[in-house]
Amino acid sequence: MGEQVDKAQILVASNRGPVSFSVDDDGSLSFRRGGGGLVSGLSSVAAEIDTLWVCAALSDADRKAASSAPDGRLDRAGFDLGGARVRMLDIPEQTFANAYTSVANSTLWFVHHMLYDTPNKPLFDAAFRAEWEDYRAYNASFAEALVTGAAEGAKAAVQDYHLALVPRMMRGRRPDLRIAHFSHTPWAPPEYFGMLPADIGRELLEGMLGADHVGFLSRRWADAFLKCCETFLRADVNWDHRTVDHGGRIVRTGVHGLGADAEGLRERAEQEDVAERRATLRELVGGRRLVLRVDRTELSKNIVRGLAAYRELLRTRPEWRGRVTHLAFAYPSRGDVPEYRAYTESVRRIAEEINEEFATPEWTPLILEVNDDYPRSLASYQLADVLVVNPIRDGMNLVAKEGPVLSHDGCAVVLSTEAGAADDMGGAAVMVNPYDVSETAEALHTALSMPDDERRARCERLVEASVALPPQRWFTDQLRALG
Ligand SMILES: O=P(O)(O)OC[C@H]1O[C@H](O[C@H]2O[C@H](CO)[C@@H](O)[C@H](O)[C@H]2O)[C@H](O)[C@@H](O)[C@@H]1O
Ligand SMILES: O=c1ccn([C@@H]2O[C@H](COP(=O)(O)OP(=O)(O)O)[C@@H](O)[C@H]2O)c(=O)[nH]1
Repeated sequence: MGEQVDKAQILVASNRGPVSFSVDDDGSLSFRRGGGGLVSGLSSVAAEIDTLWVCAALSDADRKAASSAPDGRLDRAGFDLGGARVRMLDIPEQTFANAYTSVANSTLWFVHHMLYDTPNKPLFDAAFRAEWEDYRAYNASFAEALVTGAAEGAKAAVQDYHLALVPRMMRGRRPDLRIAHFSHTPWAPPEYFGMLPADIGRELLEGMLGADHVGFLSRRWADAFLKCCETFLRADVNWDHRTVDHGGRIVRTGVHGLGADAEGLRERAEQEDVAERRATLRELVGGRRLVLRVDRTELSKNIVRGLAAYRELLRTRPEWRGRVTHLAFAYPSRGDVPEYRAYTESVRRIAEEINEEFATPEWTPLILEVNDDYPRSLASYQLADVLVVNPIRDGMNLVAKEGPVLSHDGCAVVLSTEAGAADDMGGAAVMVNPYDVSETAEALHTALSMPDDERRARCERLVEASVALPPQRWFTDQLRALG
């Protein structure tokens, strides 16, 4: 094959790729889908569009898989990704740890989700500056892979806060490319973004402005980005056209509210492994009302306050005791960040407290599972009466959209005003302030007490909102925005 044939017209770049590998007892490699909403959204796109998906090798097994693939490109047929070729970058371990764990997840994620416990953190010192150098190097590895993998005039869709510097790095080397950057997180308002050292804040913004089009999941997050450009770059923002004039270029911004992949989800949910889990869950719940939550064990998902609300419901509305089961499926996430390990412990602690306070020989009020079981999550969506999604801040939250799509008999959704999903689902969900545990407890009561007709009718509206912009269209809209 000639060089040009191997080059891609459409490229995607994200830290986490569509699959992750593990080494089996016999030394062979097996794979599973990557977790989280970014992968859920992009996998179905990659299955249909001929793309080169550049991602990082996240484990030794990933590195092994990548090194055994010709040119580091994994066979597209191997893992159900129709159109995509996957290039996993083998980034040196320490560089990756500093870029992903320290800068991206312990700093940028905390800024955008406003998670800092400010008397102690953040703290920007010489050690942070060294980590920042590695964040630059990690971004440079992605930029290199993209510019070398892109055909003349190709379109590249760079994803998320991990890769904020990539667009500018690419533009310097390949002005022929059309580049989009898309944020799956909220964007911090200037008052919070301003915590970052001024030069680093500017480098991030200017890095993203290397793109032709900068996309967000909600108008709220796009507004905050534009305000940061005005505040920290003194850039000229045209609020009518929502463009930024900086460094002699005009960059467009856009809002693309990613929806659920209804068809893909329904197809996946018909498989045998989901049916088996559904039967097990039915038995576990034993005819009681089912309150469900499905999250990464993630600080911003606000799991502890959500469980505290369930405890308050059982305390203040004793009529629900024995009549409801709460399933909380929390799949492990970012275990290298100490705050995440501590948070997972506090989730376990409150779960134990709730069961100690209310359990009877016949009834376990709360079943918490901290592990990754995607088919079990799909089965639980089918059965839930009430789905709780109460993040402190969330770019979108696809769980809120997937639940109603798969629900068998209509589920009510208790939804935080601070999730991007609230933009289009707010009218049909029971809305809560994520910090207000009492309000959330009352919302649980409202959702549990909802007459069947109303619950089903609301669920239909939730489904409509959830599928309004399916992943394929979400992605092609962005490509179209590139011209
Ligand atoms: O890759 P991880 O560090 O394990 O984290 C998983 C993903 O978390 C974030 O997901 C976001 O994307 C979703 C889809 O747009 C959105 O619904 C959700 O609100 C976001 O939190 C992160 O932005 C991704 O980069 C991670 O892969
Ligand atoms: O064990 C599980 C349970 C759920 N999910 C999926 O992870 C995604 C979570 O996306 P969301 O946007 O809600 O939040 P994120 O974790 O990306 O912040 C959803 O598509 C879930 O179906 C998963 O990968 N593994």
